[in-house]
Amino acid sequence: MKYISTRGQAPALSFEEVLLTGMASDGGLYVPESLPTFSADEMREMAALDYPALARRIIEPFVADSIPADDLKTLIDDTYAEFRHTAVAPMVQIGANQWVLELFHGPTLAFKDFALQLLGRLLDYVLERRHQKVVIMGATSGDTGSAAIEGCKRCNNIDIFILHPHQRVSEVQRRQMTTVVGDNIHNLAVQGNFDDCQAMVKASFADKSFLPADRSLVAVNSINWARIMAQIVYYFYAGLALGAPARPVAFSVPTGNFGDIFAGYLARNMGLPVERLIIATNSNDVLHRVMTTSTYGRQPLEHTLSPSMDITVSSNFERLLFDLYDRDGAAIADLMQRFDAGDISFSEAAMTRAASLFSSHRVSDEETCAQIAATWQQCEYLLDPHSAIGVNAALNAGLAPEVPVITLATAHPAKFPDAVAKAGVVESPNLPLHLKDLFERRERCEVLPNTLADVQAFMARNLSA
Ligand SMILES: Cc1ncc(COP(=O)(O)O)c(C=O)c1O
Ligand SMILES: N[C@@H](CCOP(=O)(O)O)C(=O)O
Repeated sequence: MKYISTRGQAPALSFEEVLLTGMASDGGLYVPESLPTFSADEMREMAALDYPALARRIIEPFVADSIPADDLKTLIDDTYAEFRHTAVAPMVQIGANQWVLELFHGPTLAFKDFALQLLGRLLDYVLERRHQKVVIMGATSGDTGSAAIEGCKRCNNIDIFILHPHQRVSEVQRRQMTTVVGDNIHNLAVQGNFDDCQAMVKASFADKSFLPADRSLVAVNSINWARIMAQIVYYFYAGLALGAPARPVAFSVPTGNFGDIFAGYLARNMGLPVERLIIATNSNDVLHRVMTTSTYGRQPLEHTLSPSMDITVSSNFERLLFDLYDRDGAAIADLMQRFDAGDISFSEAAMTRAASLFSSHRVSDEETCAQIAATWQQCEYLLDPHSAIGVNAALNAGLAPEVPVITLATAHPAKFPDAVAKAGVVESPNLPLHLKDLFERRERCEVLPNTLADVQAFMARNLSA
């Protein structure tokens, strides 16, 4: 399997090379040259597999040139054995044909664990084999950071630097990052917002001269293809459990960087019958605006009760655009260059194609709180604010009643106790046992000005020998 850039100019890479990079050298993102597909017969057989076995079946074709099947099995089995639910991604019914796919049973209580606990193991495996040390740089609005740190904390060949917006992640999220002990783990609280942090990561990939020549820079954000790959699995897992391939299903996905929902789009292209993918946004609604106005533009970032989705530049949307524009790298390079300068509009053909699968819904903070309260009252099921946005969008999608709608529950409510309290839900969410003493653990974090020079200088100063 070869991986190609969405902007058409960077060299094609193997899985191992793609894993060890971030953005392509032409500024684009890597995608598989072609996708493996599964027939209805194959999917019927896959429906009987447990989560790790299904993950092996789906991931193997993407990595076969770089990782022998036996080693992949060990890496995947070890990853999902760490989850706190034997189903790994259990589903709960919360209404007539309304389902919640719980993606928060990993060690850091968010869907990011599905990819990042595997990514850490994949990196460790490949770096040991290559006798290579790398620098990881990631931006987080709260969840990627702790999952990446957790996933990489055992890796000897890694220095990890995670940038989060100072005072703009929840206290639980911050402590999950800053209390992990390790000289190679660095938390940088940047005096800006998530977009600023993400822009610094992208700028660092474009010019790596701040690092010594022998240290590669690796991404843990969803610009890294391996993140998307691992997330495809749970779409199949949920869809097959609810009757696919015989019965099409729909997914509602709380969306920020468009990585999670893009994995659903790929699952559909690999054969899973997906009736609809619902883009659920908070008031940072750039993607909802794309779907309703055909225009993609920058807008000021708003701080909401769903801070992990406070994102206005949605990295992986470029991967979808690449397909919508018939994989024409030059057209994408031109669009993205114009996006850097201002609003861009998409062709009617591209938007018609997008609208045939995607719809969108924007959910305000008030509606988020009302949804948490309503779901609690109806079935005593406690949603976190991000998942509540997904459920609200699912209920407003206007789908035929016979289509099961699966909302991705992307985080555990205990990560966001303030939002839950605001919703007026009396029950206060408890942290799972392994995090019971989180508030007594010592924190380590560096507050830095919102400038690339300060961040890169800190990183250069703090690299291990
Ligand atoms: C809890 C939670 N829900 C939803 C999202 C949105 O996911 P994505 O960025 O892949 O669209 C994120 C992070 O971005 C998140 O942390
Ligand atoms: N919501 C994320 C933001 C980063 O997105 P990613 O999926 O590209 O890593 C977070 O919680 O950090």
